[in-house]
Amino acid sequence: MTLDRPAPLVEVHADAATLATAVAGELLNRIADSQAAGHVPDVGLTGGTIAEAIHREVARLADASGVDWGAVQFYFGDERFVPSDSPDRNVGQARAAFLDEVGARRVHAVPASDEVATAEEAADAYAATIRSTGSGDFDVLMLGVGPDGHIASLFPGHAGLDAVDAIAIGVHDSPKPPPDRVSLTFEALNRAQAVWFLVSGEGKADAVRRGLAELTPEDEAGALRETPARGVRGTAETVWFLDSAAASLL
Ligand SMILES: O=C(O)[C@H](O)[C@@H](O)[C@H](O)[C@H](O)COP(=O)(O)O
Repeated sequence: MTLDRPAPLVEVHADAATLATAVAGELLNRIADSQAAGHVPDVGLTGGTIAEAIHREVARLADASGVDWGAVQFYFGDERFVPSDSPDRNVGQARAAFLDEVGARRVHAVPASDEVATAEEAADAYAATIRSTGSGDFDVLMLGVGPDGHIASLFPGHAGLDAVDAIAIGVHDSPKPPPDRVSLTFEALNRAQAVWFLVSGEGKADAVRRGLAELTPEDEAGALRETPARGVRGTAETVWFLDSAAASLL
């Protein structure tokens, strides 16, 4: 499903701090350029450690960016199905790191476990939000990558990898706590125009190696079950933003 798309590009930075600054700057430029062309860009955010560092850099660089924070929409590639005030919520972390500070007004959160009864209900409601508020073709979709090659909440060997005809799904027994989550599906993730993988640290080097290994039609199905990051490419662009430690096996 992604072999006919532009091949992934790789951009390596010395360390996590310079990686975060570079991605934050590129994101602000993309948003500003999209707005200058008269669009309201849709941006997909991710949870995770390097994403947090990037978010804080966005806040630091925002004033000089010229971005109109009322004319950009934010979504999440996945979310933890926990109470809305839980520190585990990706939206809460993103709000604290930059969304509230810059005054982002169009933030589309996945319903929390104190708002709907099940992760499946949250997934259905979130899918309806995506359909009603945006194109679903994210201008930029950022994805952290786990040491096992997971992206969003699509984990190796899990049933969610096989979801079809769905924008978002409920995920249970996640190997990364908390266990209950909501995730966009491969179908939804692959509608993005630009997919940016954000990867930092030695512990991710093997996942990066596997994620960037040559995709052949024969192994596409099997390979992405083992390393879900292999299953996502942007329609126009895919970039692996790495620090040197994460790139050390390339
Ligand atoms: O909700 C989540 O947990 C994230 O969306 C998840 O996909 C994360 O991006 C990766 O696990 C990388 O996380 P780290 O950068 O903290 O390793």
